[in-house]
Amino acid sequence: MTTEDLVAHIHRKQSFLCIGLDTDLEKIPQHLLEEEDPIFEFNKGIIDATHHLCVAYKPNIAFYEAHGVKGWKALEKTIHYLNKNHPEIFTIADAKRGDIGNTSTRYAKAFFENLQFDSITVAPYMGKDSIEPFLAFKDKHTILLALTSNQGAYDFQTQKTGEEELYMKVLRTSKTYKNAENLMYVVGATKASFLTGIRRVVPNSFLLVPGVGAQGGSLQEVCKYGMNKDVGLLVNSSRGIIYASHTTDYAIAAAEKAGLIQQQMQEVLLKSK
Ligand SMILES: O=C(O)c1cc(=O)[nH]c(=O)n1[C@@H]1O[C@H](COP(=O)(O)O)[C@@H](O)[C@H]1O
Repeated sequence: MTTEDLVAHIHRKQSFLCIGLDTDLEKIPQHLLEEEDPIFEFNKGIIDATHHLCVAYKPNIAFYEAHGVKGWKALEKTIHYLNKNHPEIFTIADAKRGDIGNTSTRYAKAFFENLQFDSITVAPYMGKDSIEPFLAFKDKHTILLALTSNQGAYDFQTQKTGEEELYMKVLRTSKTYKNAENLMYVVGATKASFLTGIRRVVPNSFLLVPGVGAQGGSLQEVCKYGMNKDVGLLVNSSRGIIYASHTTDYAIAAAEKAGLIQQQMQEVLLKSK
């Protein structure tokens, strides 16, 4: 998917919501456990009820890999279901990959070619030759971890390396990579006050912003400091939406939660006109 298609979709739906499919067998409604593929059935229910309110879905791969072959099959069915029924929706494989170039190419093929995701999250720690293999894929997007939402972000990411913090160095250096136009960045919603500085370095890039909802980040602050002329934000909530109810009405409850966030996003978009 091109960035232009994503921006047009955001304006059409008046939403820049990404719903995280962090599907946990210990949290999904009991009645689904009787199905042959409970993870897929849960995801299908969420997608059917919420697709008109969001522009992206982000399955976190850990929740699928944890179940071995069964989990991987559920992931495959989920991405096929999305691509077949909602091809306009941006899909993110939250895999946090990155390795020596030869290996990164295989990761890229696994998620971009085999599974046909539009994007993947990648850890920047191994540098240029671990990231450029992902960037080589046309109309696919590599979402680099810049400043993450968790407490451990302060261990390394905000430490100074020379003149600037490590996360700033990640942003600035990655802009020089081949096919850098295919980069997006992760910035946690819990770090919204850093967004002004981040926007100085990457004014035009899309930011994936997880951490509203269960982690307590503020949508209003993220929009205030992080929005750019193309909106430039994909704000993710996982548990806050998909586990709004633990019974048979889980999909309706998820749609209600997603609807509330979409309304807030619409208000922000109208005000920014
Ligand atoms: O890359 C991510 O998506 C990510 C980066 C980050 O800094 N913080 C973060 O929470 N995430 C992911 O975003 C999702 C957040 O889930 P909730 O806290 O339930 O909304 C999880 O899948 C996390 O792995």
